[in-house]
Amino acid sequence: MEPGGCEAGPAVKAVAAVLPAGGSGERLGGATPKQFCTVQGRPLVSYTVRAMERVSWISDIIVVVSPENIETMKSIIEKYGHKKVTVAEGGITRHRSIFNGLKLFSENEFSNHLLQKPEVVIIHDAVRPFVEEDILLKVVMAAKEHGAAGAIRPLVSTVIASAADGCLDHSLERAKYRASEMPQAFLFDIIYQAYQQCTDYDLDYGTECLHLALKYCKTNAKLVEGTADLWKVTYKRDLYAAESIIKDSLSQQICIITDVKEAVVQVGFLLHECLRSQIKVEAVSVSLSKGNSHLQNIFSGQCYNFVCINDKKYATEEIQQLVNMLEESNIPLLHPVVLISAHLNSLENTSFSIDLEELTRMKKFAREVKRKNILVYGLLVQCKEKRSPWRGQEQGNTAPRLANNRGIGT
Ligand SMILES: Nc1ccn([C@@H]2O[C@H](COP(=O)(O)OP(=O)(O)OP(=O)(O)O)[C@@H](O)[C@H]2O)c(=O)n1
Ligand SMILES: O=P(O)(O)OC[C@@H](O)[C@@H](O)[C@@H](O)CO
Repeated sequence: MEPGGCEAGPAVKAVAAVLPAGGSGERLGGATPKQFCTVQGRPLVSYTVRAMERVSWISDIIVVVSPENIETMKSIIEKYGHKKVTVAEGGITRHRSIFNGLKLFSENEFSNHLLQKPEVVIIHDAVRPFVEEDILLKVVMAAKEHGAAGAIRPLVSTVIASAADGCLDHSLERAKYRASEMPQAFLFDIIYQAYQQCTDYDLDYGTECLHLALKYCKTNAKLVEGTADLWKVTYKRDLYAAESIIKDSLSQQICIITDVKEAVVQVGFLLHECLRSQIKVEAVSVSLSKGNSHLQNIFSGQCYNFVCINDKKYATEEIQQLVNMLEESNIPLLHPVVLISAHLNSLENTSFSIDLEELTRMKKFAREVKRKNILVYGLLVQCKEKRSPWRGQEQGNTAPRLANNRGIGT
């Protein structure tokens, strides 16, 4: 799908992203460059790549890393199953790295169009992992119209200039200025020409791509208000902040595993209400997991909470299968994995006593697996509807209410 290919805004033929990741992370300290520091067991750069590859209309992602980290980056791509990613060799400065990334799209005696040249190219620091499709679409559409665009944020501190003697010379009126953040986007030809023309001084000391577009292509970038989480991981504290945001996000991901298809929407509603009261999850994002992709969710650190929904009599089979898969996979469980078996009962097909036996069995099973950092809960959803509770809203049915849910945990 092309961005803006829907009703809003102009469509853009092809969009690619260049993620500069070739720095040494001096300000963060430590031997490992910050883009390769792990957060919840996963390299920071992998979160940014994932944020980009989730956007369907970004066709190619170029990650630019220093020569000594090329193999590391390739193994990260393989381990986390990243798609659409090409690794480029970085330069001694950020601008030189970005320029090297752009060269992969330009025809020359070596590459002769290795990759399709995009109409618009996004440039986004690999150490800014919290980037959403919304801001990416905004800067791409603005770049299509203006030639260049970049995310901005209000200044937190006032900007001052010091005199030669180290004393205050003057300060800027903070309200008139903004911090330049990422993502930025450019018509490819504009930013590529700017890099081709810029001086070594620009390449070695510049920090602003928007400035190059203005200076060499007379292009005034459109400035787009960005969200607070576009910040760049620069210091150690930023890594700790990233870790807590990622943990928080993981705790809110719920993967529903069910073959009771038409149930998902309604059960998602039910569980959202139920879970909010039971485990205080503010925003629940529900995704449907098919086949063995549950493991991939855990392995790629995308989800650690699973709800197995079924309306069969014996609920534990599915949970036991998932636990067995986890045990056989030897995946290091960095978080507790929460498995909720939601057992749906309409009044006709079974008496409450059978379910209690089932839940007692579940409880015993739950105690056994808790030692492996796997928390198993049983949820009994007694549906009051006489008819199949799974007919959609369009037939005038409201989602079946939780008549009597028993969250029986470990
Ligand atoms: N030669 C360089 C320098 C920086 N970057 C990338 O540009 C982004 C933003 O730069 P910065 O935060 O300055 O990263 P570092 O240069 O690594 O940090 P420091 O200045 O603390 O060394 C980072 O993703 C970094 O990896 C790059 O691709 N090539
Ligand atoms: O200056 P640094 O090398 O720390 O990081 C690059 C930042 O300057 C840059 O990402 C934004 O200011 C937007 O241009």
